[in-house]
Amino acid sequence: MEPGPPGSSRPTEPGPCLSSQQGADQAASASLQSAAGAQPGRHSLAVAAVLPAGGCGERMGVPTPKQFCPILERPLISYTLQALERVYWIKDIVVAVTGENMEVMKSIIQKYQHKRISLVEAGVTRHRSIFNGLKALAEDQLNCKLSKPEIVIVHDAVRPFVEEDTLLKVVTAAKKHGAAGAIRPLVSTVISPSADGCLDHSLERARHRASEMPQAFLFDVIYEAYQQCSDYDLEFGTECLQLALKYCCTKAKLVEGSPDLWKVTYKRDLYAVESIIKEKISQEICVVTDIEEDNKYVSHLLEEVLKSELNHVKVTSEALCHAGRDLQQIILDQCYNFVCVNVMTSDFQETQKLLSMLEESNLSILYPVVVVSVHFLDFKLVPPSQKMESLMLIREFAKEVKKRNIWLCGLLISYPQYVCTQISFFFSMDKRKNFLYENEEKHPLT
Ligand SMILES: Nc1ccn([C@@H]2O[C@H](COP(=O)(O)OP(=O)(O)OP(=O)(O)O)[C@@H](O)[C@H]2O)c(=O)n1
Ligand SMILES: O=P(O)(O)OC[C@@H](O)[C@@H](O)[C@@H](O)CO
Repeated sequence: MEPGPPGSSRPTEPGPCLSSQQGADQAASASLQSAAGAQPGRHSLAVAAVLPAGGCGERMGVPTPKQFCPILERPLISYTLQALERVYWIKDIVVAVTGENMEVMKSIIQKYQHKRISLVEAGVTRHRSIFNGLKALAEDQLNCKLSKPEIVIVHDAVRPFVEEDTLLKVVTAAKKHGAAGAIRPLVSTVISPSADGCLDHSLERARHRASEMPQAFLFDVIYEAYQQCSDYDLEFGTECLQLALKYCCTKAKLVEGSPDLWKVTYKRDLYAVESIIKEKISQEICVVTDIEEDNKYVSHLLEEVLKSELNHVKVTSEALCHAGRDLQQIILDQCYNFVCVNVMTSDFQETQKLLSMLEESNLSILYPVVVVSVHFLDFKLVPPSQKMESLMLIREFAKEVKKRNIWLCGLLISYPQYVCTQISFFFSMDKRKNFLYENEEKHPLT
């Protein structure tokens, strides 16, 4: 299976472009073409992005600059790059990082297979970092493989949840107005303190908005603004839209953004990002069985139980013996959670077959993949302790696949005929936890 490059175009969800998504991409392309005023057959807008990523994250209060802080063992900036890479009509992505972080950034690009990325040296302020990115695009530098775009997107590297439709809106608005930026309603009221530290006045919250990212500009407008920019503004400014207004008399069009556009600034924001990502990759479970298609009773039963227990989670089931297009497509569709039900075999061959498919797909490069290997045992035939020992092999096996971001655990369901069910659940990752609990009901699987 062709590994899905991390940046394949698919807004909001990770992974390669799907046939249904291609339709949306074509719609986006049509929108860009109309925004460009392009005649049929002519190319659409040339769009590039500049990502300032040269800060030290002082407010985060940790030694690692926040753009490199891990979320599910992957640096925050990689999620932002993935979000932009999914948008196929962004031709180049220029990232401004400090010299000391250049090698770290290069290793992230290599490990997560990011494409279309160019690196420039960051400046001592955010505006200077953005300016350095613009210079790289302006063909000011020798041997630079970048070309000057018509439209440039500016997006903070610490805003991972940017979606294609928001990018399309700001780019389309920038083509028409010269500049555009995402905004969000204010959560707190803005007040102005007096010199003695008391309230001077408060602003009417409903009449004001928070300026967020992404922003987009006609390249010539924002590049001219930065070239004219005073040292004071370069040093202390925080608003690119203001530079376009002040130095190029260009009034930016304001575009309502989605709630997830917020900037990661404080430590609590990292926990919020992790929760959102976990929620995104937990939307689907695939039950894979080692039995023939015609008696998939077990998997359908498990599928129904999971559907009833887990609201809003899509549950599918496939027979591993037919490890053809259907299962391949489920993997390509970015399912990250698999329950491998071993009814006919008591060893790991079938689970290993699934794991091989997952490793070939490169699915786990971007997000952890969870595989639960389920095994059944009639303990009248084989005492659980003997079976448990053989299953403990899974621990070594799991340590191996964990290196490739696949989290494997095992579930042994041992049962006599029609009496009771013991479910021994063991973790096979780096620590073994073995607990048994009795369930007096007749196990539905017997
Ligand atoms: N000299 C700088 C400062 C900031 N940034 C980038 O601008 C974005 C938004 O800035 P901010 O949230 O202020 O980041 P930091 O400056 O790192 O945060 P702090 O102010 O808490 O130090 C971040 O992606 C940051 O890496 C940059 O490229 N160059
Ligand atoms: O870097 P700071 O945290 O000071 O501010 C950055 C933000 O101001 C900026 O990302 C948006 O407000 C849009 O300009």
